[in-house]
Amino acid sequence: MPLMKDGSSKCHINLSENADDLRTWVDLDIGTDVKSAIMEYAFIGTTDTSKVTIEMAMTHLMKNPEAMKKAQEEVRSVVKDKGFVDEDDIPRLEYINAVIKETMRIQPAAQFIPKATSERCVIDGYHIPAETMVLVNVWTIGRDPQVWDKPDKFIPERFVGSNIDMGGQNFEFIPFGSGRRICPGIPIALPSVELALANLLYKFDWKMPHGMKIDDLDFEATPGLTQHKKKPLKLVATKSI
Ligand code: HEM
Repeated sequence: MPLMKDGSSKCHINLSENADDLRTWVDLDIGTDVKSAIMEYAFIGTTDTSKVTIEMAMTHLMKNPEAMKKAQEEVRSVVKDKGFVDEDDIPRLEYINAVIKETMRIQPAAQFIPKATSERCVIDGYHIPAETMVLVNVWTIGRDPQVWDKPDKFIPERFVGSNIDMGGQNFEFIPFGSGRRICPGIPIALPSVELALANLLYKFDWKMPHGMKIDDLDFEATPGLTQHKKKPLKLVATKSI
């Protein structure tokens, strides 16, 4: 993302790769436009990703009524008539946790994670010089048929009772990245997404707006840092409790 300072110098911002450099830039005299762009970038990186994940999870659940039913039954039986889902309930929402993992496998909020090589290396016969930007394709990794059974199908059950987590050690599943620059927001992001989704499923039943069919829902995404739905999800909520 090239940003111009006074219409002349260029500043390449790469949130994933260079958070230290970003902090340095904030202290530099780089112009208000650039600073506000940095802050916007940081804000988007932390909120947009969570919003996209919730929207994609709801879309998958609408297209998979059995999974929707299981998730709603789980949260309603755990929370009963308390009126809201809170953080203490999360450890008991195993299926909803699996729904979120499956959503992040099949529709990671960040499709590409930029990295830079620290030294020259050879991968599958390709010579990559040092200090080259490489993009890790998280989307393709999550759909690798050599790793995942029926990779294009939304099957939250594959994560129920599974040890695979998003801590960056299971390289087949890295929606939060991996290594030194792994997302430090995981302890905030995951409970926030789980709480939001669980409350939506606990408090409401969902149907398509008048004149729309489930088949009208798709997963087409806009290009960019975060994979937004091209057509925002519109649903009708009915209060369930
Ligand atoms: C569902 C929500 C989120 C997703 C999917 C997500 C994903 C990611 C990914 C893929 C990276 C790049 C990791 C790498 O380079 O290996 C990243 C970096 C980062 N994330 Fe998140 N993130 C989310 C939420 C958050 C939240 C809530 C915060 C802060 C409260 C946050 C803070 C950051 C920061 C500061 C970095 C840069 C780390 C660095 O370069 O050292 N993220 N995130």
